[in-house]
Amino acid sequence: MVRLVVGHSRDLMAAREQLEQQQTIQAMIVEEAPLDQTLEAICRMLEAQLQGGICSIMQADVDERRLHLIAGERLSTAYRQAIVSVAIGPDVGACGSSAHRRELVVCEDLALDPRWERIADLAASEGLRACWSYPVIARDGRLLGTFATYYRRPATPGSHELERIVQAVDLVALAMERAQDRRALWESEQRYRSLFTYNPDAVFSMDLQGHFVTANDHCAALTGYSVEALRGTHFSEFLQPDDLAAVQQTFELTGAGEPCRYELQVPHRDGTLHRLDLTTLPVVVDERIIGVYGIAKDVTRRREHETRLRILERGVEASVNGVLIADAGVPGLPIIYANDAFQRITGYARAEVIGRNAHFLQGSETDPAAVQKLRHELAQHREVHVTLCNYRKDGTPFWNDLYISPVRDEQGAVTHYVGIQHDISEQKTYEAHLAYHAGHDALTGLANRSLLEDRLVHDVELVRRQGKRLAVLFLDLDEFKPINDSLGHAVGDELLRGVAQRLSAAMRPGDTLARLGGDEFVVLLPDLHDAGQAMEVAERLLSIVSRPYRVGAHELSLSCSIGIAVSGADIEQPLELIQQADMAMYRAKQQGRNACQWFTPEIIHRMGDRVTLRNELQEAIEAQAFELHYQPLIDREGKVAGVEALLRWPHPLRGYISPAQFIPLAEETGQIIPISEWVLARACRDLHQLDRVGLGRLNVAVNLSPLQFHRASFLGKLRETLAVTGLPAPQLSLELTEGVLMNDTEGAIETLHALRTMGVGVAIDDFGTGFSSLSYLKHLPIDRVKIDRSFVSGVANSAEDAAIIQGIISMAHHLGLKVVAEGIEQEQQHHLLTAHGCDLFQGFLFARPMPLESLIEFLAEHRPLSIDGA
Ligand SMILES: Nc1nc2c(ncn2[C@@H]2O[C@@H]3COP(=O)(O)O[C@H]4[C@@H](O)[C@H](n5cnc6c(=O)[nH]c(N)nc65)O[C@@H]4COP(=O)(O)O[C@H]3[C@H]2O)c(=O)[nH]1
Repeated sequence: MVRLVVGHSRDLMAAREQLEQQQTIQAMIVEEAPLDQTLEAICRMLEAQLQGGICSIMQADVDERRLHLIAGERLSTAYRQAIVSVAIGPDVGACGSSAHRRELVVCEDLALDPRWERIADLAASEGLRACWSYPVIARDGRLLGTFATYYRRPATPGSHELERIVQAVDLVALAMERAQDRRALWESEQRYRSLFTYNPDAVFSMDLQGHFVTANDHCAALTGYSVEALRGTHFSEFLQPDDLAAVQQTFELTGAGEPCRYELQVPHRDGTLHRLDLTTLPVVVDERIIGVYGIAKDVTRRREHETRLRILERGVEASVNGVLIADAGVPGLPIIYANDAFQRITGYARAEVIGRNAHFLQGSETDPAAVQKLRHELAQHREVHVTLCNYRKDGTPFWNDLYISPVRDEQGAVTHYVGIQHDISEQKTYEAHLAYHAGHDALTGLANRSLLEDRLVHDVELVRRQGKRLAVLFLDLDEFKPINDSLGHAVGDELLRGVAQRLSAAMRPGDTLARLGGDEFVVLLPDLHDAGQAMEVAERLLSIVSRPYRVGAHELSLSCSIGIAVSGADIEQPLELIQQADMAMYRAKQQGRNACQWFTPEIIHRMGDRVTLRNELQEAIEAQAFELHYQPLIDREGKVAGVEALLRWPHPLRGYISPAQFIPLAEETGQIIPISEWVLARACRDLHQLDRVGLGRLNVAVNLSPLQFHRASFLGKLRETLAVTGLPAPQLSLELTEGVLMNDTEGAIETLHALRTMGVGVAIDDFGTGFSSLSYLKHLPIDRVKIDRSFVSGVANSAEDAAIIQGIISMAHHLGLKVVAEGIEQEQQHHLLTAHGCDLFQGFLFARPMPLESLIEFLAEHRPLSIDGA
C-alpha cells in the first residue's frame, strides 16, 4: 500500500514535473524565446520523459525539399554535422523518410535498416541503434520538420512513448509556427518600413485632424523642416493660403475613405516653390480609418522640363523650316517625325514619310557631290550643311538648304538625327536672276559691259593659245538720238530691241554680242583666221541695221557706224580693244556715218583733239570768251524785221570755230547750259541797248538747246534774265527744233503756253528735217516756222523742194503762223519764196551774221525799222 502510495505519488510528481516542463516551454513560446533554444528545451523535456531517448529536431525547407538540423545537442558534433542537412525522400534515413511520407517512421535497428546505409557506420560509432522520426505538421497541413528519437539499442515505440512524442511534436509545431509567424510579421514590417524609408518620394502619415504623425527623410528635404519638427505640425502650415480650402477638401475626402491625387505648389522653407504630385490614402486599421497617408512626388523639374519641351515642340511645329527627325538606332535611319512645314514644303503627308529614309526626296538633278558629303559626315556622326536639289511629291524640284545635327545621349552615343530644311528655291531663282542681270542688259537681253569684258579677257586668252585673232566691233547707231527725242523713249526702246534681234541673228556660235547702253553695241569675233573677216562681218552688219524698221505706226530708217579693232599677238590689256574699236567708230561717224573704220594709231591723235576741244570749251566758258553775232531777218517789203543771235567762238589759235562743231559736244557734256545762259543774257542786253541808242525795239531770235528747254529752272531763269536786262518779252523769240517739242510733249506744251503768256515768241527751227508733220503744229502755241536751209537751197532747182516749201507755207498760214526761210543766198530763191508767200527772209543774200557794232551800222543804213513785221 505504502508502495502503492509511494508509486502513486511518484507518478503525480512526474506528471507535475511534466506539466511544469510543458508550461516552461509554452512560456518560452509565448515570450518569443529564440526558436532553437525552445526546441532544445523540448528535446530535453522528452529525453527526460523517455528513458534512454536522445532527441533531435529538423526544420523543413519545403521549396528545396530538405531538412536542416535545428536542435539535438545530445548528439555528438560529428554526428550533427553528418545530418545537418538531409534530403526529403522515401528512403533517406528516418527523418527524410518521415518528412516524405508525412507519418511516423520507425527504424528499429539502424545496423540492419537499408535506409541508414549511408551513415550506418557513423550511427554505429555514435552508438545509436534505433531511430523513430515523427513529422511536424502545421495546423494548415504544411510540413514544418521532423522530430527524431534515438536509442542506443534496437527498439520500437510503445503507446507511452508515442503519446509523449506526439505531445512534444505538438509543442514543436506550435513553437515553429509562432516563430514563422513572427518571422513573417517582422519581414512584412521590414518591407513596409523599406517602402517608407527608402521611398524616393516624400511619404508621411497624418492623424484625422491633419497633424503629421510620421514622415520620411524626403519630407524633410522637400519642406526644409526636420522630421521631428514636422511631427505634430498641421499640414495647413505648409500651404499657400489660396490652396488651403481645396487641400482641406481632399483631406476630408481621403479621411472618409477615398484616395485622392492632385498637384499642388508648396513653398520650401527657403522660399522656393515646389510643385508636388500628391497622393493621399486612408490609413485603415481593423476596417477603421485612423489617419491619412500622403505620398508627395516633387515634379517641379519634370513640369519645367515638360513646359520647355512643349514650347520646343510647338516651336518645331510652328517653324517655317521643315524639320525631320530620324532614328539613328535603326538601320536605314527611318524618319520618326516630320513637322507641318515639311509637309507644306514637300507635299508629303506625315504618314507617307514616317519610317522611310529621307533620301526619297532626292532625284535626277540632285548633286551627287552634295549627297556624298551628307553621307560622309553622317557616317562620322558630325553636323552637316548642304544645299541640294530635292523633289516635292508632285515631282517639282526645290532647293533645300539642309542642316543635319546628331542628337547624343548622356553617354555620347548618337540616338537621332535632326534635319532642318529651308526651301531656298525663291532665293536661288532670285540669285540666278541677279546673276543674269549682272551680266545682261535689261532692255535687249544681250550681254552687258561686265559680261562682255569677262568674255573678252577669256576669248583673248583662248585665241592667243590657238594662234588665231580676235576682233572687236564697236557699233553705234547714227540717227538714234533724234528718233528717241522726237518719237519718245518707248519707240526708241522698241527700235533698240529690233536692232539687237537683227544683230543677234547674224552672230555665229562663239561670237558675243553686247549692248553697252544707249545705242552702242559691241561684237566679239573670237574665231578669225585673218583680219579681213572682221571687215566682212562689219559690212554685213551695216546692211542688216540699215534695213527699214516698223515700230507701231512708224516706218523708220537707221544706219550705224562701226569701229573695228583686232587683237595683235602681243596684246596685254584685252579691254583696250574695246576703247580702240570705240575710237575707230567715232572716226567712222566723223567720216560721214554708215561706215566701218579700222582702228589705227592715228585715230588716237584725233580723239585726243576731241578731249582738247572740250577742255578749251570749258576755259572759254569760264573766261566768257564767246561772241554773239546777229543776222538780220528781212520782211516782204525788204525792211529789217528782226535778227537771229548766233554764237561765235574766237579760238586763240584756230580762229572762229563754228557752233556746228562745238554745240553738239557742249550738249553731250552739259556745257551747253552755261553757254546758253550767257547767250540769252547777252542777246537781251544787246537788243535793249539797240533800243536805247534809238535803233528801235528790234526782235531777236535766240537758239535754245533741248537740254536748256527741258530744265525745270528754264522759265525762272528766262524771267530773271528779262528782268535783269530790261528787254521787253515781246522783243524775244526762241528757236526750238522739232525734236525738242516731241520729247516730253506734255511738259513742252506747258512751257510753250507759259512763254506765250509772258509774250515771248517761239519759232520752230530747221522745219522739215524732223519726223513730225505740220498737223501737230496746230496743238502748239507757236508763232513761226523756219524752213530748213536744205529746202531753200533746192527751191530753185528741185520741183520737189519747191512743192514742200509751198505746202509748208500754206499750211502754216492756215494755222496763223509766220514762215521764215533761212539760208537764202540767191535772188532767185528770194523771188520764188516771195512768190510762195513766205513772210520773212534770212541769208547771206541780205546779210551775214555780224557783231553788234556792225549790226548797229547795218541798221542805221536800213531804216525805218519795225518789229511788227517779225
Ligand atoms: N550756208 C549758209 N548759211 C547761212 C546763211 N544764212 C545764215 N546761215 C547760217 O545758218 C545758220 C542758222 O542758224 P541755225 O539754223 O539756227 O543753226 C545754228 C544753230 O542751230 C546753232 N547755234 C548757233 N548759235 C547758237 C546758240 O547761241 N545757241 C544754240 N543752242 N545753238 C546755236 O548752230 C547752228 C549753226 O550756226 P551758224 O554756224 O552760225 O550758222 C547759222 C548761220 O550762219 C546762208 O545764206 N547760207
